[in-house]
Amino acid sequence: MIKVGVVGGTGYTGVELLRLLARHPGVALQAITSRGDAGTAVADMFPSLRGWVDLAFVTPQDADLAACDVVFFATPNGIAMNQARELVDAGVRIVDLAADFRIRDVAEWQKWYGMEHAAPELVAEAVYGLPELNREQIRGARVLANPGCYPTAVQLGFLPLIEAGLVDLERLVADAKSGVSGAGRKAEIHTLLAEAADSFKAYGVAGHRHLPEIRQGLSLLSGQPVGLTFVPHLLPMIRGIHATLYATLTGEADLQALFESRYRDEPFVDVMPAGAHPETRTVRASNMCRIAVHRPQGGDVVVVLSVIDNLVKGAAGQAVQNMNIMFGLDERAGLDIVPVSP
Ligand SMILES: NC(=O)C1=CN([C@@H]2O[C@H](COP(=O)(O)OP(=O)(O)OC[C@H]3O[C@@H](n4cnc5c(N)ncnc54)[C@H](OP(=O)(O)O)[C@@H]3O)[C@@H](O)[C@H]2O)C=CC1
Ligand SMILES: CC(=O)N[C@@H](CCC(=O)OP(=O)(O)O)C(=O)O
Repeated sequence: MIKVGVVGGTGYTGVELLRLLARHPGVALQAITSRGDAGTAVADMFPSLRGWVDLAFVTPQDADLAACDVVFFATPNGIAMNQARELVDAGVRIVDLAADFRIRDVAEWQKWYGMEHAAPELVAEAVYGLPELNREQIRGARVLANPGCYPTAVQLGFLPLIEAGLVDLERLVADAKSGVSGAGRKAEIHTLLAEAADSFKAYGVAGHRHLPEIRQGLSLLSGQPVGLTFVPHLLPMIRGIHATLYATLTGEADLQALFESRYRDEPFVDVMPAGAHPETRTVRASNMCRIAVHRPQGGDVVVVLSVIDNLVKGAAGQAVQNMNIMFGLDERAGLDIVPVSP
């Protein structure tokens, strides 16, 4: 059994990790941290886990993380980077759900995240954990940078088009919408029911911190800088991301066949039939990304629709998928979930 620690077990991605890991056949939960709720039984805080998780939260200081095989950081940005060196030196592998190791250019990361990086040398060795792109490198990763939620939906949607060299790389557009759980469980005014419900708005148009992450991924893929407009929106729902992606075609291809062949062997990407409109509820609580590709009126603009559950394929599920690859387990282990509908 793989011994697992979770730092930040009281947050939305943390409890989602616990839900997935509790029924994973190859792991044993060893330590789950909370600074403010140490001593509380996990199942008392989250009754959905009664009968599944029988540990209590411990403080990060009291958790014997060095005795784990892998530690997930489901913490805010800037936490994992402070503990990563010590854990890696102790032979523990790290999966960071935050952004500490996602951006290769440390100066760029510091600009977007507004803090100094505590472990730049680990950024250089970290592997970006998008399995559909980096499966081989993920196998050997000691430090795994789990992708952001929007970057997962957007990159999976653009990937086949860019790999095939079929679109104008200077004018990509990603119009993306997220449910409010994307903002985490901490109390904030903009996620109050009375603020977020029955309304709809864009945010971060001038520049969101996922822009450099998506741009980095697509630029590495294409071998040249890409021009991307990324506009996130806050949807009055709890889970889910819907990304509508636009690109101008520069070549001819059977787009449906291209997407189907690119993702044929991917367990967590479903290319829907031509003309389909994927709904976020069809991936709710599952690790699946559903994609549909359109070419409206046969013109030169391709529209890709990509939906994920931000807490699963956009965070905890992808983290478990990465752990499975890192430890040579069945990539689907713990993730064979039928989505909830309606
Ligand atoms: N929500 C989402 O859809 C996604 C989130 N992410 C990223 O995953 C990470 C976690 O997100 P989310 O679960 O939403 O966040 P939450 O705010 O819901 O939870 C944060 C967790 O971190 C713990 N924590 C906070 N500060 C510290 C600290 N200094 N040391 C140790 N633990 C700390 C908190 O526990 P306590 O206070 O009890 O110690 C809490 O359990 C973030 O970096 C986020 O950006 C990535 C993709 C999607
Ligand atoms: C709806 C909402 O607020 N979403 C968050 C993004 C989700 C997230 O937690 O960011 P990471 O994926 O980088 O960790 C935001 O826009 O800041």
